[in-house]
Amino acid sequence: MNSQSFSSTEKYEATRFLAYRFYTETIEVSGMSALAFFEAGSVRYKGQRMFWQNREKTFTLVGLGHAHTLTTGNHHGRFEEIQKDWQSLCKQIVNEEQSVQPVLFGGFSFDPLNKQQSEWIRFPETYFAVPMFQLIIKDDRAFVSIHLITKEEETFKTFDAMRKERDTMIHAAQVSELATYEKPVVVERQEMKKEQYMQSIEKVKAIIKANQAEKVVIARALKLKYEKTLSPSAALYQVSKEQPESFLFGIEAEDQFFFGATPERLVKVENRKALSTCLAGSTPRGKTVESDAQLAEELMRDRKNRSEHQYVVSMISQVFKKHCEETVVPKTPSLMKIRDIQHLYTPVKGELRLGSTLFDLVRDLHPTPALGGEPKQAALSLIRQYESMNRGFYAAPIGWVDAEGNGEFAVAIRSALINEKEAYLYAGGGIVEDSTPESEYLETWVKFRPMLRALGGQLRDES
Ligand SMILES: C=C(O[C@@H]1C=C(C(=O)O)C=C[C@H]1O)C(=O)O
Ligand SMILES: [Mg+2]
Repeated sequence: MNSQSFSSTEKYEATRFLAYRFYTETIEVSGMSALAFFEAGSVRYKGQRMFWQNREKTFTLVGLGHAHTLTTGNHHGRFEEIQKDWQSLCKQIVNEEQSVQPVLFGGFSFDPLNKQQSEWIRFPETYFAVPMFQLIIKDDRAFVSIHLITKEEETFKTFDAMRKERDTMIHAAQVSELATYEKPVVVERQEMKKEQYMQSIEKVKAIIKANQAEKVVIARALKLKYEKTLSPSAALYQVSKEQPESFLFGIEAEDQFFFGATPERLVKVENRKALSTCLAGSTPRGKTVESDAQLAEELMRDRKNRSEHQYVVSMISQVFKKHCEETVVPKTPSLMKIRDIQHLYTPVKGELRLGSTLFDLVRDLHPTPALGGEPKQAALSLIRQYESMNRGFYAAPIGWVDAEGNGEFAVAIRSALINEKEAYLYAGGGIVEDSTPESEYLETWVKFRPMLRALGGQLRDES
């Protein structure tokens, strides 16, 4: 492309990282616990760590330190901006012949137009970082990479110091006994604005009945208080033990830590194959095999849950048809059964069209009607108006992308924000014409369970 074909902002984007050099170096290491590596970074890199494990447990990523952070100035075009910045940064990679590639990890807030003051004080509306030290465990092989992104010419000394530090952290992760953690003791539990939440469901239902929207997802928060500051490693340890069938993620922003165990994939791209998950419609697990099957059967036949689900399938299918060839969508949903809950589930697949990217899919999919509603813009403004909180990164896209544009984003539900001696837990549900506040309220309790269990705040009658 010659320079005349750039608009002025594009010209800026294209040259933005020209002065930088992006050095990478990867070594293969013998097996180690990802959590132990995360913990090994707690002294020097607290506040700049990240953790990711896919649902299938075939890909684990830990990042310690920030080699470079990317944020966006303005929410218009924030997805494009991150994509362009990442592409131009990758053009500066000096030594490309590496066994694993550097990744960019992070996420986008749910709704940058929600201006309510909130607990999300450390999280900007877009927050991505290239880790300084990156552990990737893939197909049972572990690789540690060093990333240095700098304008300095003299990098030899820095790199040497980083190698020493890498070896120290690898050593610590390999030889230290695997830590076990006690569950933290909750001293207070507070349901945030419960009455407003119940009322907002009635209001939204009335709006749906008046045909001004079809589906709107309404959420609420729980706040837990502790005597001691909560530990991110302990929180990740609990979810990794207790939520085997979910994406596990954690991201530090200074002294705040957002983490979760979500079953919901927003989108994955691997070698131009794209995959998304329609997940909406819920019922608890039964206490016996029979009651579990009974609940599943009822869920499959339930008109209200099927309609909640169908909005998601239609929207995701449309977005896929725009960006993919050969989109495949099963005609009827199946079930996704996880520890506490069962959902209606429809996987959507396609082949990315030439010119379309992972970030195009993230931008057009987020939020799907599983977390936003239908129509999208109307639902977003109703959420802004009636939901009495700011979701921050709850229900937002969190994930990673590599230098070739492969990557995966999950929908950050079943999640909590740790803020020193407090934790905020979030859960919501899809409101359609025949929803009731009481049953939605109960559904949120089921969705809180994974985080309640991890953070030691379960209810009396729950395991
Ligand atoms: C909103 C949440 O979950 C979403 C809402 C669902 C529903 O209403 O049935 C099901 C799965 C998720 O897409 C949440 O977990 O907080
Ligand atoms: Mg629901």
